[in-house]
Amino acid sequence: MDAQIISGKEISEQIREELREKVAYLKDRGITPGLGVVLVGEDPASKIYVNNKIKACEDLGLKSKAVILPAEVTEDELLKKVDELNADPEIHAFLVQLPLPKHIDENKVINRIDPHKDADAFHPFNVGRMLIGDPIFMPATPHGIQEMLVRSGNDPAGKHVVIIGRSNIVGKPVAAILMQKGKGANATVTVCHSRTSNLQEIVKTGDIVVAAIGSPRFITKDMIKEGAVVIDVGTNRVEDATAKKGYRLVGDVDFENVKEVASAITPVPGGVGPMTIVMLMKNAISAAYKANNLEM
Ligand SMILES: NC(=O)C1=CN([C@@H]2O[C@H](COP(=O)(O)OP(=O)(O)OC[C@H]3O[C@@H](n4cnc5c(N)ncnc54)[C@H](OP(=O)(O)O)[C@@H]3O)[C@@H](O)[C@H]2O)C=CC1
Ligand SMILES: Nc1nc(=O)c2c([nH]1)NC[C@@H]1CN(c3ccc(C(=O)N[C@@H](CCC(=O)O)C(=O)O)cc3)C=[N+]21
Ligand SMILES: [Mg+2]
Repeated sequence: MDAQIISGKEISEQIREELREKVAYLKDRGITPGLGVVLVGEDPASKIYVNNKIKACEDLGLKSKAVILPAEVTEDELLKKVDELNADPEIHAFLVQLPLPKHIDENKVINRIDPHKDADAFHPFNVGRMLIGDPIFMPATPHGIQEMLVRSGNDPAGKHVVIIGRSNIVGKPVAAILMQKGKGANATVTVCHSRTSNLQEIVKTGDIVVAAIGSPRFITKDMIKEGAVVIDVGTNRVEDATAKKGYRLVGDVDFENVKEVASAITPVPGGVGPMTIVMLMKNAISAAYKANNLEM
């Protein structure tokens, strides 16, 4: 039997409707939440994500400010932009799109963001708050994954979650969030990476498998336990002459075959991506509440 398709598109729209009420409450008080997005360089995929974020802001009635800088921008110039956004009263939260060009130290930039305006929750202060289970902001992609699991009826409590990938923006925070003592968590977590021995065997023990590798169709049917829930974070562009744009977006999971053994699976596109965007909106709105001493 084919798996339940967990639609990030539908779940994110449901969350968007909940957020509309939160925005209306602020607007009644004369407050418009503002999100800033800094993009360095011309990476076409990054541009699409940034545009998606700006469209979501427009849809929800948030003010958005895109700061587009050339790839040659110096680290100092970028840090100055961060300082400006930190000081801008109309911008309640912002993010700097990663990756940055090689001549810029990403950690230095992230460290410069005011932790109370840190829409991504990438600042070490927020990483620490998240890890101890007392977050100000939650990182958007991992939080979106948690919401998808819970809202699709696949609560991770007591389940063995196998994560493939240990990046600071996906793998590690997914592990930290799902192992937490608390609602929507309480999972037993294993994290695999490029140095993992017996990766196939470990993945096969997962009740929930989260793929965050960046390698098209890396997770195949033979690696998945019958009835497992599969979350595909990967967004890989692969050439496809038959597609309008000349490429197609594919996940880290071999969707067509894995759906035959999984009990539930997320598609790409329309899975984790839209969840990331809506959780980012949630952080911007929540920052506007906090900046005005309001309870969200
Ligand atoms: N939908 C969304 O909202 C988002 C999607 N993404 C997508 O998710 C994917 C992962 O992103 P990100 O975490 O930033 O990527 P990174 O490249 O930072 O991390 C990839 C991880 O996968 C591991 N890995 C790579 N190759 C293998 C392998 N052959 N076997 C086992 N592990 C391997 C790496 O191991 P090691 O640490 O040893 O190098 C690393 O930990 C990408 O496709 C990205 O585009 C990312 C963010 C948001
Ligand atoms: N500081 C920072 N914060 C991020 O959150 C961040 C980042 N840097 N760098 C890159 C990754 C990637 N990411 C995605 C966001 C939306 C979609 C998304 O909307 N995807 C759509 C399709 C988009 C398309 O058509 O290409 C979908 O999956 O349905 C995907 C990926 C955020 N990231
Ligand atoms: Mg760099």
